[in-house]
Amino acid sequence: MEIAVIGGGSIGLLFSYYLGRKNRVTVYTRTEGQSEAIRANGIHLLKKGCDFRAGVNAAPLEKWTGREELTILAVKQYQLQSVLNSVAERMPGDASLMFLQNGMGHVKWLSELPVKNIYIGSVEHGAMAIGDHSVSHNGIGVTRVAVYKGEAGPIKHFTEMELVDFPVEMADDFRSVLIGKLVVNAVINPLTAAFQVRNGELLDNPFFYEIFKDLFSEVAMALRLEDKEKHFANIVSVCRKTSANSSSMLKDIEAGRQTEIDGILGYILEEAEGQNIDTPIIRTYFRHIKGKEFQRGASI
Ligand SMILES: NC(=O)C1=CN([C@@H]2O[C@H](COP(=O)(O)OP(=O)(O)OC[C@H]3O[C@@H](n4cnc5c(N)ncnc54)[C@H](OP(=O)(O)O)[C@@H]3O)[C@@H](O)[C@H]2O)C=CC1
Ligand SMILES: CC(C)(CO)C(=O)C(=O)O
Repeated sequence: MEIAVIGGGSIGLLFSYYLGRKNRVTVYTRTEGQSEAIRANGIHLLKKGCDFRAGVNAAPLEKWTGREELTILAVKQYQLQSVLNSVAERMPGDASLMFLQNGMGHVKWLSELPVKNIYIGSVEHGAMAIGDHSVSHNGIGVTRVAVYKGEAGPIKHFTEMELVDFPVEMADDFRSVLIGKLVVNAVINPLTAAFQVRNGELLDNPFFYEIFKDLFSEVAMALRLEDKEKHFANIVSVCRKTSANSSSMLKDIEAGRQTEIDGILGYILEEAEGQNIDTPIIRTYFRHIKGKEFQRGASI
């Protein structure tokens, strides 16, 4: 299968490495320099002390034409609009796009995209890009994919690939895929970024764990979660599996970049306000992260 991956960051390189083992993958990067490095070296995956390599193609985003059978968008949520704007004129009507972003903020834009197939994916791996063409696979998790619009055909292949350490599951309902992941990110990401700890420490430090539970209770109330125990067990399991990982929000804060807080706690705050539910813990951590972005001069 021919697959395009837009964005050569942590998740873009991780997906390109695994998919590149059984497919023809092209990574579309922001710079020609990164494309050259990927073409010359392939993608190196660092896992459990070993260094694995997969050969893939790469080109700057200006070269994307949408001719691949599937295009995976692996940029941050706040980078999506500008990527979509820059490829809008080249977007073939029969394109198949898969969105892997955390949070829910981008979902409202998808219905307006004039393409045949749109898929939503939620990623529970922990990954960190190291330089232009290497990525460290810090936590192995499941990728869940669901149809947002169109046919399931182009992503069926995904679930059938059976790549070691890269499990993919097909889900029926994209909303439950996104909500499941939103709940995970709403608890793990802001707390790890606020306390500046790796994911596992939220469970191992009994004081942080109390806050973890309190924040989850408010998130569950604001989103009116039906199966609270199942969601809670899932957050704990993701936290455990990615215990050595620094969450993407912590990495953003450390690098002085904008975070995805608006599409995560910002979205949940709006949901709560719409129902007149007071959520002081969510509000506090939302402001805490916005304050950190402000302090470090990230664009807000
Ligand atoms: N990292 C993780 O462990 C996890 C991440 N996620 C989610 O996956 C998504 C991607 O995150 P992640 O990979 O960590 O983010 P990164 O910041 O590591 O990667 C984003 C990549 O997109 C590239 N990019 C941005 N704008 C453009 C553009 N206009 N043209 C081409 N490339 C562009 C960036 O390039 P440049 O650096 O040159 O700007 C960067 O390489 C996020 O929504 C995140 O929440 C989900 C689960 C785990
Ligand atoms: C799964 C988890 C929590 C891994 O760190 C993540 O999605 C993130 O960091 O954004």
